[in-house]
Amino acid sequence: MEINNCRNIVNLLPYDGIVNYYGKIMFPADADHYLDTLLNTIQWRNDEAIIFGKHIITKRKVAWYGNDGYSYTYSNTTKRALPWTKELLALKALTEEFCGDRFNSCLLNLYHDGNEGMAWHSDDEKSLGKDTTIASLSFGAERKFALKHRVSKETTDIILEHGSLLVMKGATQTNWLHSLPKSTRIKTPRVNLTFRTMI
Ligand SMILES: O=C(O)CCC(=O)C(=O)O
Ligand SMILES: [Fe+2]
Repeated sequence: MEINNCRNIVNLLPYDGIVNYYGKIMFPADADHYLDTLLNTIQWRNDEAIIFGKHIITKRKVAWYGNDGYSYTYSNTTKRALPWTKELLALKALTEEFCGDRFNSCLLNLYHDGNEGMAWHSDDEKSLGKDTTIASLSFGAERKFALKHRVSKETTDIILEHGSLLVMKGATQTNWLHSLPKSTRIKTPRVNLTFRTMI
């Protein structure tokens, strides 16, 4: 199903980490099918967090899937992983084939339109371990993905296309923050899958 897996992948980061953008890794018709299926079959929930003691409910929706028994804690809330769906297993296999790493869980985000985004953060929770690899698949609206170095504040960004793969690895989570900026021009949904390895 993949279009091409022998291309030159370049590191988007100038130093202190590795972020590889593979571009579109599937045919547009397959990407359309996955967008539709994910929108309709994933158990989307509004995200909850406790930040400075305040209970926050985000507009963005999330879902957490994974191997049996995994739970995920962040911002003081714990989520139990739902069992893999057929489509998520197929996408996990495709992603693993491209990047050569194996994953045991997936955090999904649904941004209904450009009014929803994700603030600067790094995925450096203890449960992911040091120098973890995170593989990010994007479907739907093209959105900008930005990276900012913690110390030098240098930034870089890239547009994540429909059916594309981006992989963050090495020291990226230690040294760089990433975000999905809001953009009021965007009127259609985007679904993002981040495959992760919990240790
Ligand atoms: O939506 C994206 O591309 C980024 C998602 C993200 O950074 C995360 O789920 O930790
Ligand atoms: Fe992230």
